[in-house]
Amino acid sequence: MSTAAGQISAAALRGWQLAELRGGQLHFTAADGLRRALKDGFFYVRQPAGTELSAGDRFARSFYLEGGGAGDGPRDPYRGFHRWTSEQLGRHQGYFCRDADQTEQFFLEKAWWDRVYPAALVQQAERMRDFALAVQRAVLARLDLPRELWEEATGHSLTPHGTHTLTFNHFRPEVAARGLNIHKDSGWVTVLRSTERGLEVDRDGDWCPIDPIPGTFIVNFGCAMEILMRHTATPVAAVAHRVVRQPPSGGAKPDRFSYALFVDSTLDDRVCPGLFAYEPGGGLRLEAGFGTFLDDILDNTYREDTTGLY
Ligand SMILES: O=C(O)CCC(=O)C(=O)O
Ligand SMILES: [Fe+2]
Repeated sequence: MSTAAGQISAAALRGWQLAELRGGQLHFTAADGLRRALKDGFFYVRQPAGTELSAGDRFARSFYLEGGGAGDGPRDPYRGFHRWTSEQLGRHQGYFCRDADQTEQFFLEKAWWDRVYPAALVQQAERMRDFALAVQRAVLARLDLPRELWEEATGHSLTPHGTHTLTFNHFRPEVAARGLNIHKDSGWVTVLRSTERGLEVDRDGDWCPIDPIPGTFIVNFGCAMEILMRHTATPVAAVAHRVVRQPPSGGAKPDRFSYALFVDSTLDDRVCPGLFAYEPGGGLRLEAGFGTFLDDILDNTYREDTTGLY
């Protein structure tokens, strides 16, 4: 566990990697931390100084509850978000209640944040987005990818054209189902906030629990990063992960929640045609159309009998 001084013990890390972002660079606690994180497909990162998570945590605990509108008594601006649908907001946006998983979710891309999220949450979302992009740049700087290719290679994800989504998960313990199906995140990096156990990652066929460490986020690498770097001297694994079923506690403890800032490529095919693989010496080769790729991963994640892998 971490101490008041912010020390995180080797025991808490259990062999996984921990980094801090300082001056735009990632400093890992282990000498070969980056190399190992690229292989693991994720790492813990210290939250930047002054990180304020109360708006996000409050939203995660209440977005699905009644009480956010007329007729429900006093309006709570953090409730009632089950009324936002993808018909109003567009594909993969808004509230989703899954059948085959315990999760109910709220997905929202940055273009909507101002109009939908409470102001304090917009501010937190923007900070998490800026942090995620800074982490992504710091990782790219250490990969076998020429800097002049970054923008095109990463589907303009580092620019305002990128798709930047803040997604919330509420795990309903009364639903007899897996927590969240096996999947890889689709894009570049994910910055994940969770406070409860339940996340597991696939390590050579074994499922390993990844417990939250106070004061840190978990950074996952996604499919886009894995595909881009697979032929280079610095391959990056997209980590396959899942959340195990959360048992009912009879009200003894709050339901598990998590939320994450996902960095994906632009969805505008006039700006970027899709996902590339980088061939050192040869340049970028188009591997897949981005829109269909994202659709497939998401569809397969939330179906009963498939996994969100590719
Ligand atoms: O709840 C968690 O710990 C993980 C959530 C996750 O993997 C996701 O939202 O993509
Ligand atoms: Fe995920």
